[in-house]
Amino acid sequence: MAVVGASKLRTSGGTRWQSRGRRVQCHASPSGTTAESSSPSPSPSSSSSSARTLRARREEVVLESSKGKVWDAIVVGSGMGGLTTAAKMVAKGADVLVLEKYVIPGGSAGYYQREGCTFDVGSSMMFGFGTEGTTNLLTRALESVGKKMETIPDPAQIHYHLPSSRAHPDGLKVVVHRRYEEFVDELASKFPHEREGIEKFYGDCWTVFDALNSLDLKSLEEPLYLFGEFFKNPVACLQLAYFLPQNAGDIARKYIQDEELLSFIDMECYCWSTVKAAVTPMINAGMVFCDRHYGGINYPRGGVGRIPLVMAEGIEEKGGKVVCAANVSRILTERGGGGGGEEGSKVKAVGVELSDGTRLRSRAVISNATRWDTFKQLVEEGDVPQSEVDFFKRYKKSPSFITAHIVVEPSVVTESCYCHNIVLEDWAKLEDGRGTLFVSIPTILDPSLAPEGRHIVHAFTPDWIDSWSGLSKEEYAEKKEAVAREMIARLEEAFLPGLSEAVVFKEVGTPRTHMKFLNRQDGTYGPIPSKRPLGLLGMPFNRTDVESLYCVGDSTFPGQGVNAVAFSGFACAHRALADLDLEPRNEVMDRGMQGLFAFLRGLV
Ligand SMILES: NC(=O)c1ccc[n+]([C@@H]2O[C@H](COP(=O)([O-])OP(=O)(O)OC[C@H]3O[C@@H](n4cnc5c(N)ncnc54)[C@H](O)[C@@H]3O)[C@@H](O)[C@H]2O)c1
Ligand SMILES: CC(C)=CCC/C(C)=C/C=C/C(C)=C/C=C/C(C)=C/C=C/C=C(C)/C=C/C=C(C)/C=C/C=C(\C)CCC=C(C)C
Repeated sequence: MAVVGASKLRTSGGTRWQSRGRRVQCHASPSGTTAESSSPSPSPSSSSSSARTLRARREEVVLESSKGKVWDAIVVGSGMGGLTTAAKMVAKGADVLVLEKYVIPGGSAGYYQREGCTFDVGSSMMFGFGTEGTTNLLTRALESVGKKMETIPDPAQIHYHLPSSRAHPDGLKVVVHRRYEEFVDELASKFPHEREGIEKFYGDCWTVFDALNSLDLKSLEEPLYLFGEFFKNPVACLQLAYFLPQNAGDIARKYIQDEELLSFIDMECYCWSTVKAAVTPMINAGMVFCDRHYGGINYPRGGVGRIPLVMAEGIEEKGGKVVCAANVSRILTERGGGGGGEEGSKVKAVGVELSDGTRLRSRAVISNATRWDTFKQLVEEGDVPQSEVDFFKRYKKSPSFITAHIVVEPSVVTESCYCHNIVLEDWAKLEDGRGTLFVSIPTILDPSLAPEGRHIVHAFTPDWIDSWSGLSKEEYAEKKEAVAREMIARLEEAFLPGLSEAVVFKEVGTPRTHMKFLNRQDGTYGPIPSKRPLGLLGMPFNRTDVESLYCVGDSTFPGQGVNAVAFSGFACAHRALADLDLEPRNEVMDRGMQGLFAFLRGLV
């Protein structure tokens, strides 16, 4: 894997990455092996030596292609969706090339360094890192390429600091403890008249989770697997089929009457789905509301950004290639891929073109870019299938985020602080731009992220790109400053008194920053339904109507979230491997299944 600011070292222990003049982090993994990886500063201003490393790496790939190499699969983008796909595919012997536009892998799960601190670009809240069951998808994806990471258990998922009401004059404060019973007791102590409703709603979430956690999670659009799972575990499959078209809000309203508690459930959903409970698929709610207690929230030692680094290392050790600073400008297609007759005019993806004009060929192309970037940028307009036009009607872009990475003196973070916090002062503003404030203090879990005597406070709040467009340089800088001041003031009021005095460094990112560095149109966090959806029924799986072109990541089933995109990676790898004849398949059943799914999506 090539990254700017890093050079490859051969050591007796294998290959490791060392950043130029920066510390190399070395972590003992629980397995007793030593996983070493660097934390290079992902600054696009590369030195000539790192630029040389990148050029050499790319030239190696280009040379192979010029000799007629056809990869089994080219993955466009190295977010957690793309990397998980690549990891599962190389583990089955496929020849996979991952091309990443940015200078390090990871996308939203990336990192950057300043002032001796390692900052998570996105959220620091990691699901899917447990040790048991089948839903610990990050653990399992790493395992498939022979990797294991040390993680730090978080005693709670979130500390909510919510609006005051007559019943809760000092504000509704709820801690989502790691132990389920402790959380239910805490919530029921705030709403004693609703204990039964609380237990029933979260009880249904457990039904979903237990069903998911009993399946071998793979592609739902591969019929041999799907029927196999139905045969092995009919009850779990029927339970999932029952909840698949449902939303969390409808289930909550069946059991709960108290409007303040229903607002709390809205916030429970909004803070990871960016929509209220009425529009949040019940399957995803079941996954999130139970994995936090079952596997727990676990922070990877060294930062979230180490996950993609370690996974990319594993992919390469299994024979794949991960090339950074490789911007795919076009997905190459040919007509007639269907093999004559009516099918003969079908469009087929055959490779990609990089922004310097280099063409690379593959049997499958897997796009980890958002659907907006894939079908409005990378695929020629005339090749865009009707099913994608329909997707753009069913789903719209969620807002992006304003983020402030703040380094503070330690006094401000007291013993009673939790890592993850949500702040809201007025229920009516829950979904507004700059309404809900998300706060992570990852140094509570892993002090090694900052120099001794410092904490990192990462505050972020949703906002739209429009409110950051058309500003002069000065206006943009002033607006960033003003918004950061406002966030700090809210945090001081909510749970970090004295914060403004304790700031030693801060860096503010806007939707424009996210658009630029994450390469996501308008910096969007992911797709959200345009109208009330039928649960997950409208969310497309990984195959597209362009033959041999797949999508993976949060524009595919089951949507946003790091273990959601990890699932989409498991599913995408399985479907693509079957199409490449590296997993079992049945052509006739495949066709029937595609028809059924197209019909079901037509209902939404
Ligand atoms: N803590 C968390 O829960 C957490 C943290 C990070 C991410 N996430 C989730 O991950 C989801 C996003 O993951 P994802 O895998 O779908 O996508 P992603 O946006 O994270 O990664 C996509 C990658 O593709 C690259 N890319 C885009 N266009 C490209 C092109 N033309 N050429 C080469 N590379 C290109 C981008 O640079 C990016 O690295 C989000 O919904 C978010 O919920 C969650
Ligand atoms: C096909 C038919 C008709 C029937 C089949 C039935 C069947 C077998 C169905 C199976 C369904 C399956 C397998 C579904 C799988 C679903 C999965 C794996 C869903 C996973 C969802 C995970 C989610 C949504 C995770 C989200 C996590 C997020 C977004 C975390 C980020 C959090 C933040 C950004 C908040 C940060 C907060 C603070 C406070 C700082």
